[in-house]
Amino acid sequence: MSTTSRKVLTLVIIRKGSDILLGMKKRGFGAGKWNGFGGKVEPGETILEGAKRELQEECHLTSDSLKEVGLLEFEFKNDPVLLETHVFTSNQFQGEPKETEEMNPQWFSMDNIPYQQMWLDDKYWLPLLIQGEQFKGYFLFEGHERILNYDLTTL
Ligand SMILES: Cc1cc(-c2ccco2)c2oc(N)nc2c1
Repeated sequence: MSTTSRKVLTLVIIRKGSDILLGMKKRGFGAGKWNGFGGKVEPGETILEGAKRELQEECHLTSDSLKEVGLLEFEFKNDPVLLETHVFTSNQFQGEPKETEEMNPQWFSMDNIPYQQMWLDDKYWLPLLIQGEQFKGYFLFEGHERILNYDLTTL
């Protein structure tokens, strides 16, 4: 019987008209991939507070209108930790995206999203976010470059 523990993560996708803001992860988990901004939720902060904090820390943007639009559960084969990832989005923000030690931010047109340099799950749920849907998904990875199975529903 595998004892699965959960780690709560956040993921923030900022939009501006027909563009979305992604960051190139420069080190650590997911390095070399474009992704939204996010990371671990710290003890004593809400998930929303954690999302806001990571956005500020990783690209110096502030948003007071982050809306949770998705819940993604990620597992890796033979790894007992389930990553419970809360996905937020907003098109209201203050500041200019700035490169940090963690992330190099860049605006992408929605019809030119670099899926080949992103986590393999993104091509399934990011189009739903862009269409304004809410979604819940589960992805079982084997390593970082293979999805063994997944399910994804719109809510
Ligand atoms: C396994 C996994 C983890 C993450 C993640 C979220 C926050 C930090 O890492 C992902 O982000 C995306 N887009 N796919 C992901 C798959």
